[in-house]
Amino acid sequence: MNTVLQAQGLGKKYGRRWALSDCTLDVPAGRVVGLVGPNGAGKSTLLHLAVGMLTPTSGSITVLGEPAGTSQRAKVGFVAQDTPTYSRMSVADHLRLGARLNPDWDESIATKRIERLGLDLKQRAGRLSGGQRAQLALTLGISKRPELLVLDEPVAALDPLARREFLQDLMEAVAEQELSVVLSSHLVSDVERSCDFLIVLVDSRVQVSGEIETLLATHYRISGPRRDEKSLPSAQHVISASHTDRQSTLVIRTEQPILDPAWTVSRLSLEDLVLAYMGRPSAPEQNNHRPVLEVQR
Ligand SMILES: Nc1ncnc2c1ncn2[C@@H]1O[C@H](COP(=O)(O)OP(=O)(O)OP(=O)(O)O)[C@@H](O)[C@H]1O
Repeated sequence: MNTVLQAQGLGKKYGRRWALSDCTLDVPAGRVVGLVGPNGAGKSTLLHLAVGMLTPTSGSITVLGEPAGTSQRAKVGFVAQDTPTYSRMSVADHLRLGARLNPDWDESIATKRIERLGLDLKQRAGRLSGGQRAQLALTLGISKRPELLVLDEPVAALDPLARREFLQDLMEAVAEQELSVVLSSHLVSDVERSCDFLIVLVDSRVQVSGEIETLLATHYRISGPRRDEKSLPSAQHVISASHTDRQSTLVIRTEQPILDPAWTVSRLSLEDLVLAYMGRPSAPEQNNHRPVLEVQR
């Protein structure tokens, strides 16, 4: 697998507190990757390490084959959680700054986007709405023609319509430019709409990572008479389980058909799948630096 981002035993400490610890993951190239996980999982910390805004306390992170934050910075675009713009600078000033700072800046992408969005070049960024600021930040990110675009919850503050437009614009940029994207979000519906690859991060650990289509085709909810999980065939990996006195309901991952007629089998939505993995313990005892599911295979 060609990777755009690779972390190995990566950690970041603030004072005595680890914001991210022993994180190991691979992000494949040419994908739109959705990074999801609960509050405090370490997503923002990971993304800031990836773009070189933070330096690791331990472990390593490489981006486009080089240590994060080195010479590849021009090839990485970043839209941070609070879609940072300079409030006193106009839209045109932002574009000029982008052109000055980025050797591969594409003026025609920038001006076409701003025109299409209907933004006034003379307007100060501080006077734009949250959605317009997010779109300006995305324009800056895209126009530098990055190989990797990193977006940290870029749509969190936007209304549903602005969110949809932002993600549509992102998809268009992905289709037009050869671009890998890593996007963190709490909104699984947005991830489902815009991403083709999913990584679920809990307590710094990758709980699952894979193509969304494949993940949806290999996960099931099964329910039936109460059963000990250990009695399941070895090809059926239990992701989550709940039991009543009489009934068991499990989320399992398997590539094999489920033949046992005692089970009622249904497919999972992406949200159910994410929730099943978010509810798992983060398995700190598996200190072998591989995602949990790769261990189980
Ligand atoms: N500057 C900081 N100083 C101290 N602790 C921090 C700092 N930034 C993050 N942390 C802590 O590190 C942990 C991971 O935070 P991070 O923001 O990376 O999580 P996240 O997965 O992005 O969360 P969210 O989904 O809420 O944005 C949290 O416990 C947070 O409190």
